[in-house]
Parts: sequence; structure tokens; C-alpha cells
Amino acid sequence: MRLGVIADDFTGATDIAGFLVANGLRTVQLNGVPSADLQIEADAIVISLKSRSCPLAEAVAQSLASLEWLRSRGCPQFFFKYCSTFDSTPQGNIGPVTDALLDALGEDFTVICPVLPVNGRTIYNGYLFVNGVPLDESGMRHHPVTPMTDSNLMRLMDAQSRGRTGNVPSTVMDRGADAVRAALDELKFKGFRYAVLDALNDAHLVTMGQAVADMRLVTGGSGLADGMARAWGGSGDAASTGRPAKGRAVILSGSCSQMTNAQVVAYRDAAPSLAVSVDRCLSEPGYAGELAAWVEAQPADGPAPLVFATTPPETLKALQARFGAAEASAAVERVFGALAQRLEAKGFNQFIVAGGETSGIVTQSLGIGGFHIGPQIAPGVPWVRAIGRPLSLALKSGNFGGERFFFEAQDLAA
Ligand SMILES: Nc1ncnc2c1ncn2[C@@H]1O[C@H](COP(=O)(O)OP(=O)(O)OP(=O)(O)O)[C@@H](O)[C@H]1O
Ligand SMILES: O=C(O)[C@@H](O)C(=O)CO
Repeated sequence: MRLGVIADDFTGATDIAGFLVANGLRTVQLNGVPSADLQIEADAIVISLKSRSCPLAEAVAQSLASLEWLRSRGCPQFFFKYCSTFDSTPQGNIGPVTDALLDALGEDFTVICPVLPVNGRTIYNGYLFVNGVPLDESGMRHHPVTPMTDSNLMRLMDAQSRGRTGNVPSTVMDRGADAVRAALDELKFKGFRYAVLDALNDAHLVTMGQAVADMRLVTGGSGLADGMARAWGGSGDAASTGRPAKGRAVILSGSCSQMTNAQVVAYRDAAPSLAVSVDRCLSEPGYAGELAAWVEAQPADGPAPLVFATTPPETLKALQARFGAAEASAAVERVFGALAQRLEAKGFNQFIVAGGETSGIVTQSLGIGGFHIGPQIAPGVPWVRAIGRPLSLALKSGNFGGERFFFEAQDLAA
């Protein structure tokens, strides 16, 4: 095994796994801390946790347990994957988990790089940008769980960790891997514990990948993993075991992000689609059965039916005010979980799912412990195939993919 990844959420894990596979590493994703007796053959193992916003002690304990499992399999290098929009306030888990991993490995320095230029996440002078807008001026300012009100990664990291954070600016990145290594050595010598790596473009990913290719622990987004995997020079068709199983597809969309809204609008007119009623999710125990019957009744040889709770921000706000945000989202998630189970029982075996939480509940409800990673539909969204079962899923982060994502997922599975 070459690399062990500890990812703090579900679609984040699939995101990084997709980039590793695209660069020739045979990669498996395991959902939750793996059991002691599990035996897996792979170049990279990605352990997906739900540690982004859970209580700190739990996040640290799960991350350390994952590290121990990976070390017991002889894994030499480790990657702590968090969101390319950081998604962590001063009370957040990224700093403490990074510190715990460094301590456990006996290391005292690492890099911080939540970057993914292909999806518009760049870092300049240590400030994180989303599609050219500073993080704290992007939609992330209003995130319900982790509102990002600062874009300065050094400040964000200093506020929630034990050490000081420096920066390797893009001007150094432009000068190549040796210059970056020298800058990292200098920061370490000056007593910094973490270094934010700037990255504006693909060339910077290649450079940083070469510079940290041998680092014991790195942290950040899948752009950094892309650069490292390219530096390792993998080749071959690593996606073969994860290719989608043939069969019947359904789309379950529980994300209300801007991009998912656009994807639903683009798909709705071209295929059978049905909007989920939040009211009925809350009040009618048999609702999932009714939705399943509708999905099953759609033509099997046409485009996949879409069931969506996705709704624009104004409607979402009104629904949350009426029913309570936590109650509404829990009820919607419950219905999607029950719907997925019923559809699998009816022979559906391709699930295209939008939203991190929604993906988590669908995967859990289907009882899937791990995936082989297949080809990428869009950057950060590969098809994945349940280990030992003819069941394929495309798990999409809320804001990932282009407007035609739902069509593209089916095209790639055809
Ligand atoms: N119409 C709705 N009313 C209330 N809650 C909803 C509605 N539609 C979806 N939800 C809830 O909103 C949440 C969306 O979270 P999810 O993580 O699935 O998407 P996301 O936040 O866009 O994705 P990501 O975490 O990948 O960015 C879920 O809990 C879902 O059940
Ligand atoms: O890095 C990202 O943006 C995603 O992989 C993610 O973490 C989604 O929650």
C-alpha cells in the first residue's frame, strides 16, 4: 500500500479516491473505521469518516483509530482529507485532528492545502478562494453548520491548533519543487508547525506534489492528492474494478446547493421526475413506498427517473421555518434511505445521489461497507462499486459537477 487517506466526510472521500484512481492507483474506499480482521489489497485506501462537524473527541478518536488500522497494514504515508472550502470554524476539528495525527506519527510539521483548481478552489498568499471569490464572500459564509467568515487559512488554522502556520506563496511555487522544499525547510526551522501551500493552477499541483511526495503526513483537498499521485507516476487502468455494474438506474437528489438546483432543472424536463414533499416525509410513514412504486413504474429503457428534495434557497428557508431545519432534513434523509432500500429490493442497482449527507444515508441504508473506485464522471465524482455486490453509485458533493451531470453519469455507465 502506498497511501492511506483519512477523510472527514463521505463525498470528500469519494472525491479524493477518484483522483487517485485517475492517476493509476488502485483505490478502495472503506466506510467508517474498518474492522481489525478486514483484508484489502490496494495501492491506496481511503477511510471515510463523518468527523467534519461531530464532537471533537469523537473526530480525534476515529481519526486515530483509522491511522492505527492503516499503520497495521504497513501503510507508509498518510493524507488527512478535508473540504476544499475548509468547512471548519475556530471551534472546528481540522487543527486538533491534524495535531493528533502528527503526534501519533512522531512528526512535527505538515502542509495545509484545501485546493482543487479544476473546481475553482485556489489559494493565494494563504487566502482560500472559491471561483475567484474569497471564501468568506462565497456562499460558504452562510453555511448552516460551518459558516466561513474568514478566508485566511493561516488565521483559521492558528485559531484551532497547537502551532503556528506559515505560507509558501505562489511565487515560490512558480520556481519549482526544490524551491518549495527549501521554503518548507525554512518554515520548519523557524518553528512553524504547518505550512499553507498556495496553488492557482494545475502546474502548481504538479510542483507541490513533487515537493511533498515523501512527506509522512499531508493534509488538504484532492488537488494536493492529484499532484502527489502524478509525482508517483502511476499508470494503468486502475478504474476497472470500479466500473459501473449494468442495470437499472435512479437519481436521488437531496442537495439544495446552487449547482444541484441547476442540475435538477437541466434534467427535470428531459426525464421522469418527482418532487419530494417534506410535509409528507414528516407525516406519512408509507411515503417511501409510494415514491418507490412511482420510480418502478417509469419506463426501464428510458432515462433514469429522478426523485428530488432539491429546492431553491428561498423555498428551503420557508420549509425550514415551517417544520424546523433539523426535523425537515432528518425526515427527508429517512425517506431517501428507505426509498433506496426498496428500490434495491426491486432490482435497481445504479444509484446516482446528490449531496454529502444524502449520499451517506443512502450508502448506509444499502449496507455498503466499502467501494472499488471507478472512472470519474466529473472532477471529484467517480462511479463507485460496492465491494462484493453488483451495485454501483455516483455520490456527488453538493456543488460538484456541471449542469448536465445527471446525463453524464448515465452516459458513462451505458
Ligand atoms: N426540501 C428540503 N427541505 C428541507 N431539507 C431538505 C430539503 N431537501 C433536502 N434537505 C436536506 O438538506 C440536507 C442537504 O445536505 P446534503 O449534504 O445532502 O447536500 P449538500 O450540503 O448540498 O452536499 P455537500 O455536503 O456534499 O456539500 C439533507 O439533510 C437533506 O435531507
Ligand atoms: O473537497 C471538497 O470540496 C469535497 O471533497 C468535500 O469535502 C465535500 O464535502
